[in-house]
Amino acid sequence: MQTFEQQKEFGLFINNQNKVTEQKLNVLDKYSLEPIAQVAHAGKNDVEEAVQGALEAFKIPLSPYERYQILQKAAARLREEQEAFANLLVKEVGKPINEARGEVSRSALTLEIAAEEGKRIAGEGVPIEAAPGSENRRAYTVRKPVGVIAAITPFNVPLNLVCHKIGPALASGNCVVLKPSDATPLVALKLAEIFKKAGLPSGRLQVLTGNGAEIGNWLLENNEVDMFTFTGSTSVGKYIKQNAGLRKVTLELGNNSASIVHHDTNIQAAAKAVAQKSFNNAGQVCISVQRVFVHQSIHDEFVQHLRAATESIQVGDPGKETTDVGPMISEEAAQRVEDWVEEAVQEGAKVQVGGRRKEAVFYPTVLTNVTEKMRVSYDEVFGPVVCVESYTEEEESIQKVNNSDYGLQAGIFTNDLNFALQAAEEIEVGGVIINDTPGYRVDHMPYGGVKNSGTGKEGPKYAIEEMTEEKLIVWNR
Ligand SMILES: NC(=O)C1=CN([C@@H]2O[C@H](COP(=O)(O)OP(=O)(O)OC[C@H]3O[C@@H](n4cnc5c(N)ncnc54)[C@H](O)[C@@H]3O)[C@@H](O)[C@H]2O)C=CC1
Ligand SMILES: O=C(O)[C@H](O)CS(=O)(=O)O
Repeated sequence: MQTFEQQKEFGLFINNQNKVTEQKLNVLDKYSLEPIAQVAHAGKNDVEEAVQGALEAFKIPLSPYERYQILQKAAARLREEQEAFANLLVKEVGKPINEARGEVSRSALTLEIAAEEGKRIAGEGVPIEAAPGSENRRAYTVRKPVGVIAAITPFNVPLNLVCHKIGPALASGNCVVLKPSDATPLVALKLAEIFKKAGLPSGRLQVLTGNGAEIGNWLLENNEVDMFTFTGSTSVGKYIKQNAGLRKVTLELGNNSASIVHHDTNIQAAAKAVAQKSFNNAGQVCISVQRVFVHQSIHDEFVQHLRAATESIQVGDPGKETTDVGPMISEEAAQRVEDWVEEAVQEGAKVQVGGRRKEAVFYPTVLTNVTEKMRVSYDEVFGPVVCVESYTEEEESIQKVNNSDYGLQAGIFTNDLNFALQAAEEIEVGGVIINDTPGYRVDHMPYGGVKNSGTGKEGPKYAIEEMTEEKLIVWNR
């Protein structure tokens, strides 16, 4: 029996079986750019078979405690196989090995949190008897799973962001048809095998690999799909929302995360934190620090510390323990970032460090003299680039942060409690991080944005609320 790592060809995961297809998709090692495996390319019939299998599975009861046990077993197996999963992330994403181990560890925690939250799903008592004429009635609500959930996920955190959808969906009694990114399908298929070994009944989790737009449309056309949960670009998210009809949709979309650095903070510590969260995962994180607004009195000192922190970053082979930043997801993605940086320089921006590319590697880049009219500032770079601008007044810094079509998370470094709480109140985002960067996230917190950053919240407790319907029951005694 071949191990997963020895396999070179993978089928669709439908009804706990592997189904090969004639058409196949190459999966590349993102550093060597060599093919490492082939996955199936789902057709319309495969999508229909997967949805039908999920629908049939949904009709077979699976108790909350059984769901809890399966999720806990899956989390435990994930921890046992941490190194194998981490090595797969190194190859599929180009994620440095230490960062990859961190993603596997967080993924197991996400499943464990979902398992626990699955035991706490409840409605509430409704004091309907308080209404005149309803003295003899009693009422309460219950939360019911929506049914078949289509989950579509991005390439950058392809294990934990899948767990953030599968975990709460299964915990709340739903069935999931997962479409992972066509750039990083293997880790999702490996996770599906973990769930099968953990005893997840056939059809509760289906994994379809192949072309996102094709599979997405076939899922949107299928009326047996009850909900869409999407993490990815704003453009695709808008398309899904526009075509989902009256079905539930949660969208975790793009961002151009901002950080305010005030004159009363520890400048070197802030610069180190900004460097870490501007360049981890090669900046391919939607809460990656992209815009930094520094008080004009400390601008030059901050830039000096940020340069030093950036220059100490080890760039190269993601398989090496010493590497901090590896390649981007593709040479095309790195080329795009290079073009945007060159455009900014032509418009007056100054490269303090970085600004160069080697194949799919784009070197961590700090830009100054940036304005909000430059694409590297107003659009989502989704790459290892951070833009520094200065401000004079506190209100001005808040206005600069809010001058964005996005609104996922923002950060502010200051010891001034009034300014911190004013910023927390006035910045238009889903989450404000005081004395750290917007890149802060732990897996049980509510996570989701406003404006073009999406709708709905993730974090197992909050995702479960999105993935269930509250039903009122009134009893006329
Ligand atoms: N808010 C959040 O939590 C996160 C947001 N993102 C966002 O994701 C983007 C980067 O990830 P990508 O994978 O490049 O995003 P993407 O939007 O290109 O693809 C995301 C997923 O959608 C699929 N897809 C593509 N076209 C589709 C269509 N027409 N219908 C249905 N599905 C389709 C893809 O195959 C993939 O599985 C960035 O914009 C980033 O901000 C990434 C991670 C987390
Ligand atoms: O937003 C993302 O890209 C990820 O959700 C950030 S994290 O979950 O990897 O912290």
